[in-house]
Amino acid sequence: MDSFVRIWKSYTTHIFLYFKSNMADYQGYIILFITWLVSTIVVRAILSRKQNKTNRPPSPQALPIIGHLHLLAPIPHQALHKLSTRYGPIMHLFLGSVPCVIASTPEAAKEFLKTHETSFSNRPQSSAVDFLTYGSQDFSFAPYGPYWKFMKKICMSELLGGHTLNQLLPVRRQETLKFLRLLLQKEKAGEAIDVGGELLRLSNNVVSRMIMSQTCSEDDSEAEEVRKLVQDTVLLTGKFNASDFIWFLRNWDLQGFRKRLKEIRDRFDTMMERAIEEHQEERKKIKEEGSGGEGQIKDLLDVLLDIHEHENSDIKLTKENIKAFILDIFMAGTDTAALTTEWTLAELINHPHVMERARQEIDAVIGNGRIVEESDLVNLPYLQAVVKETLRIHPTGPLIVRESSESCTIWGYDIPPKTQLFVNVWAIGRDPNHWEKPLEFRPERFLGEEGNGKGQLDVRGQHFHMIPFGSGRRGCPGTSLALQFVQTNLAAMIQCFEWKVKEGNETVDMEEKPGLTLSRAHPLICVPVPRLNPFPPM
Ligand code: HEM
Repeated sequence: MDSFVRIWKSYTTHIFLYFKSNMADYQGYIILFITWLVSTIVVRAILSRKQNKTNRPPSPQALPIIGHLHLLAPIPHQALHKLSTRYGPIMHLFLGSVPCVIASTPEAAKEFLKTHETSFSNRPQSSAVDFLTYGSQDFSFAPYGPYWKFMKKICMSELLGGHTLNQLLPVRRQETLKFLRLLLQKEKAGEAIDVGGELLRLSNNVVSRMIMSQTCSEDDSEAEEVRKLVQDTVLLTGKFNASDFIWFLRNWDLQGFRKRLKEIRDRFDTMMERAIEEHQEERKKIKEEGSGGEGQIKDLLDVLLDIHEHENSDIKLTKENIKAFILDIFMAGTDTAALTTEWTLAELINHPHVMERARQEIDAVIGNGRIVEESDLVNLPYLQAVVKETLRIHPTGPLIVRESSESCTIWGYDIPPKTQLFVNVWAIGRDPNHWEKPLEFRPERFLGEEGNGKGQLDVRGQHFHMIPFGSGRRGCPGTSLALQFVQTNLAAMIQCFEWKVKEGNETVDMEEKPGLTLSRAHPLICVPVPRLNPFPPM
């Protein structure tokens, strides 16, 4: 078999060389191309027949070249859910030439993410992410190993751990108040607001200030620039790129991705260079004054620059590592939290009795003399249940994506190394074997009032019935920040305003659109009507 593959490879190389030197001979080119394609398909079919002798999970019939790609339209997590009802909780697919395994129930997810966690602690690379992160120099896509562990430690001790989150509470509070003020202004001007757009602005400002102090949010044009960058990046990385899946297109860029990626990375690079320069100037000033910067809270960029400049650091951080890490946090942390808040408000508008109960709880605990704060959240169990119910039905990371680093056997099925894993979080939250009337929005199911054992269910990856933040060592490090952000801002929005949708519409539609994160197909446009003025005259 090996010598057969060697001969075919040399044949392929010769055809390409011939093609290169005879570009003008189109007819010859077409004949040669078809010969090459057919021979290649035959060789791959022979090889895959050999591979099929291993015990792979059930799989639908694949097409040549594209495998099962055509079955994922229009929205991959929905299409995979439908397929799993036919082929079972563990399925095998080929996306183009890439082998994949799909886990669609809590039991299957636990097998991959807990029992076989060590084999599935890597993430697959894509050409877009590789390019944007300066050749995969980031954290979210770094293979599990010493570099990832080092960055995870920094992430938890300097950005997303309890101590830093407490220190940065005033930043989040200021941004929430700024957001509420903006809602009031819009209402006074008689303007409707795009709820998702404004929430994205808010989450972006919070994350920018945590990472780089004021740098990105000081003036509106800079904040706008970061927001646009995050949006463009999420959009482009969520698009299907044929060269990631169709092996003979690997080095071709038929969809013109590279140009757009380069434009985004150049914009990001300019912004980061400017931020680094400003930070370095400030650090120099502090050194010269000899004040040591006492009393100042370091932002993440300062911490990363400390490590970059430290001669004896365990791991040497390059400037590219720093930039790529910051891009990761923007990408993972801003869109997801804003979208979750938007989906929750949409559900509340469609379920007025739930909105009323949440509001009564807030009024009873906080009264109408002040605005709800993060420290009130422990006393708002119904509000917490409302957010959990949203994360169950609308998980903003609908598919957890990992890759196997070694071969393993799960439920008797052979999973080879370099197999992509998709855990369908969206399907798990709607599994009728675990959730009574799964499509109904009923926060009460999390209050222990129904005797269903879901009262104590937490969302941090211990209970596989609901894993909106993933699970295990590669689970989401931003869970605490995300929950604080969503719950506090949602509570303030329903404490201070009634939410009216366009005249004539009592409800809002809940259609999804395709993408890396779970977005609404139609923006949520509302008029906020004040019910409590959060800024009474002094
Ligand atoms: C509601 C909001 C959020 C949701 C639903 C969410 C969900 C997720 C999910 C499903 C994963 C993959 C987990 C896995 O593979 O097991 C993840 C990873 C990650 N999230 Fe979040 N996330 C949210 C907010 C945040 C925030 C606010 C940040 C930071 C500011 C953040 C930073 C990250 C990072 C850095 C990773 C990659 C971790 C790694 O590869 O080790 N996320 N998130």
